[in-house]
Amino acid sequence: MVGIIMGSLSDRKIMQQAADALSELGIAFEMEIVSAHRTPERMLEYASTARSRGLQVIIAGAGGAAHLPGMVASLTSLPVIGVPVLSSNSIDGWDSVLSILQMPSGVPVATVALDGARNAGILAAQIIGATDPAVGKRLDLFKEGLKEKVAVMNEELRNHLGS
Ligand SMILES: Nc1c(C(=O)O)ncn1[C@@H]1O[C@H](COP(=O)(O)O)[C@@H](O)[C@H]1O
Repeated sequence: MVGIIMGSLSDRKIMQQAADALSELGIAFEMEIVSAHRTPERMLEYASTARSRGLQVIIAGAGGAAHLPGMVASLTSLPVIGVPVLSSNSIDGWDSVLSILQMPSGVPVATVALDGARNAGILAAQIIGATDPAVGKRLDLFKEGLKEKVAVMNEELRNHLGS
């Protein structure tokens, strides 16, 4: 249902967080290494067959000169979420962010924060949940969980201030 791709195995630790979020929300995904620079033919094949293979959203993570998300977005009309990765060849992360963020008009990539793969997974679920009531319900429960966590934090803060 969701395709997670990344430019290198070195992105895996970050991109796993997107997979974990999708697993928590009960959404199927596939994970693969595809690089615009190193495997351009593979990228073309992946993006141009994504819809016919049943994918609904693509999450693409890359670092440095991060052209993968934008190039994939140019090849498919599926929504693409870009994850800028702070990689070993990245100067300070801004290169990855700006490579993904500053897309030309007509070819959007929904860019999350630097290393923000978890949010990419949640956003992919929200895109699917817009039309899938079962996923929407799981997301509502997830949001309730966030509120409960803040309530617990406030409880801890009060205990700390009181002691
Ligand atoms: N930005 C891209 C693309 C691409 O955009 O096609 N392919 C690989 N990379 C990135 O290069 C970084 C270093 O990769 P290596 O660790 O393999 O040298 C990774 O963060 C990868 O996403």
